[in-house]
Amino acid sequence: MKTLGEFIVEKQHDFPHATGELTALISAIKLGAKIIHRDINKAGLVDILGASGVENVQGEQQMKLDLFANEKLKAALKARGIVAGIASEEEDEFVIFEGVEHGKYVVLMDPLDGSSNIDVNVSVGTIFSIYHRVSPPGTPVTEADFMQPGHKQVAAGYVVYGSSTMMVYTTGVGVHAFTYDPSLGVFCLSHERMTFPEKGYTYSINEGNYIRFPQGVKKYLKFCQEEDIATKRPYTSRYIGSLVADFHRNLLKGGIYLYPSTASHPKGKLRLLYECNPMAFLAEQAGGKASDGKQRILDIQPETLHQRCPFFCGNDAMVDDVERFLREFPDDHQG
Ligand SMILES: O=P(O)(O)OC[C@H]1O[C@](O)(COP(=O)(O)O)[C@@H](O)[C@@H]1O
Ligand SMILES: [Mg+2]
Ligand SMILES: [Mg+2]
Repeated sequence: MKTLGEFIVEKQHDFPHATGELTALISAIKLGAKIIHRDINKAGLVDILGASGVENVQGEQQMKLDLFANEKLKAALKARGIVAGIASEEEDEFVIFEGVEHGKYVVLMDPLDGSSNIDVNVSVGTIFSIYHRVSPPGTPVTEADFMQPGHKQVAAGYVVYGSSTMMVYTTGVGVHAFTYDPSLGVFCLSHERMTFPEKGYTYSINEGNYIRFPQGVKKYLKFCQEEDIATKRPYTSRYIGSLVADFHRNLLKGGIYLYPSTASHPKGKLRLLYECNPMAFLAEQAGGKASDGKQRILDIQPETLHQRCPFFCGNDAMVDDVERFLREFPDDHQG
């Protein structure tokens, strides 16, 4: 089995950015993932379950494991000495890594995705997004370093903590997956150049929010549920409540993940910078598509660190269908 490190070195000439620094960056995420994996697997025994009693800047209850994962990943990234700063779902503002002003990279992350699943032993994940900084090395990072459109990403990926722990990432030359072997303490190549299956027949959405979905989304869901043998409808509905786990299933088996605007989240729930952009980079690299219903996610110019956007991601034909219904049945109110 080829380890993550061996794979990157072997493909060195392939990757436009996979310098030794990128190897170190991915390895830092790997280190953080190993620690999170270890503690998730004894969560029932150590005090990292449950809510922290603190809300993040977005008014969401921070789970103890959210904060634990955030601290471990921050430490692993800072220790590498090449990341000048990070932005995180769990940090109100971006974080300057003092003493690493020379670092060439910034990392944006969702340290623990799928928080509602933590206490019920259902898959959760870590999402990361890596950029070259735009401010001059040798100075503290600035907000501009984090406000780059998604198509500027150098690398992106996720770790899914499920029946096995897997890291899936791209540097712009395909999507590759590595499965963690705890007995050896290494991530080994398990899927090289992953792509979505030709067609998808699964849709993933929280239908509890149906009443306030945009008309086009409601029409698309009815389309998915109609009987039509030729197009293998009705499709299957699967929703884990963890973006990383739902995305990972769709990547392997085909499908679409939808988080449109809802009553509680008029602009959508998912955050552009550290959820939608990295997953969109992976989706496109795997032959899929990611849209906010109107435009390519990776083309959106960010305006604020924690901004949210509607998110439709998966097989390109399925995302095309949603966009078509949204065009044909525009909402009279702009949520
Ligand atoms: O519970 P809802 O509203 O369906 O939202 C579930 C979605 O929210 C998220 O949990 C948001 O991510 P966080 O858990 O990191 O906040 C996604 O992983 C998941 O797809
Ligand atoms: Mg998340
Ligand atoms: Mg999170």
